Amino acid sequence: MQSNLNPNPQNNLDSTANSPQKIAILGSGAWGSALAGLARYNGHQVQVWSRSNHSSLEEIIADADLVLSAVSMPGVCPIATQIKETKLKDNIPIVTATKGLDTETTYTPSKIWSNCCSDHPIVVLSGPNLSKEIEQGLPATTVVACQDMNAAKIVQQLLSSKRFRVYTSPDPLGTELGGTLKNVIAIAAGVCDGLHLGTNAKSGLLTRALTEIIKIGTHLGGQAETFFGLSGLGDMLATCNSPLSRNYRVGYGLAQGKNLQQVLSELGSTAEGVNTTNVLIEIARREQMTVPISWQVYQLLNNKITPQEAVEALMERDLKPEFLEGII
Ligand SMILES: NC(=O)c1ccc[n+]([C@@H]2O[C@H](COP(=O)([O-])OP(=O)(O)OC[C@H]3O[C@@H](n4cnc5c(N)ncnc54)[C@H](O)[C@@H]3O)[C@@H](O)[C@H]2O)c1
Ligand SMILES: O=P(O)(O)OC[C@H](O)CO
Repeated sequence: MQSNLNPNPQNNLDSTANSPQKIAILGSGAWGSALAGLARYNGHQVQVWSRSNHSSLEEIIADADLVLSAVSMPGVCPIATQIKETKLKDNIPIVTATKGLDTETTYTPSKIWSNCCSDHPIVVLSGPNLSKEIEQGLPATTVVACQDMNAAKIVQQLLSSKRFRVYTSPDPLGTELGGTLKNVIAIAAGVCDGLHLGTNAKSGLLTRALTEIIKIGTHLGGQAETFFGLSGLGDMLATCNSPLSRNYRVGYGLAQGKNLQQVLSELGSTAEGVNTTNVLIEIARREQMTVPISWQVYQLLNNKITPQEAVEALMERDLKPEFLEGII
């Protein structure tokens, strides 16, 4: 499954490091548009597809050297299924940049893409990447992860620039789960700040949340060290500390006494953490895992408790050692 692109060109980070390629970006929302900007900055020929534009998906991907999907979770399964029936160039990498879980199957986006396009390497792109900062040209880092390291290196070379430093990883599942699960925690962090609980509380919340993410993420097959990297801790710090994060704003709004519908309609954009929380609790029930912070977020989103009651519930849990054997 070798791609024709060279994974090891000279390590030159100006925008001519790689010969221009044709890149098809699926999704013209905040993230698709920011990624299109990064690809154009590197001189690539970029075509963006969205369900509302006039070109067909087939036309846009037909001669692409790379397909990069940045649609929100509800779009992944229908689009991957459509692409399954479409002719792509042989062996080109498909990059998935969605951070969510499928409601029907509980699958991650990369699993859906792998099931539909098994002849292509599936590369996960995830990291601390608030799109508004990237649109402003501020420096950012990310991870591209694939079991086929050749494919990860190709994507690294295509997208790296002076403003976007791309690392490779051999752990696509861990990379993807870090970016997905932190959205649940970002809602909790927004609640914490919205209630003005202070820096001690926020530090405690994020540290315990990392343990919770590692517990679930490794149980589902991710590698522990991945969750300490950019796509895990790195993305959690970005998302849990920035009002640019939509998930953080959901929690902040709930803490101000707004209801979920009101918060989401004011947001007018995707907050994957809401759906991810519901799917995560389904997974936790199935796997018989305790996920205390995510459980409180679930109760809050489903209108079972108030933000204050969620805090009390977490503070009054049974006392125990910080680290239980076998978790980290
Ligand atoms: N915005 C960011 O800062 C950012 C950064 C990294 C990752 N992400 C992730 O990228 C994904 C997209 O986020 P966004 O910020 O671009 O959201 P957005 O709401 O701005 O855009 C969502 C895009 O998905 C498309 N879409 C949704 N459902 C679809 C369907 N059924 N069929 C076809 N297309 C569909 C929409 O048309 C739109 O183009 C999310 O999973 C998000 O977590 C976002
Ligand atoms: O706006 P959010 O909360 O979807 O966060 C965006 C990115 O995931 C940050 O890396």
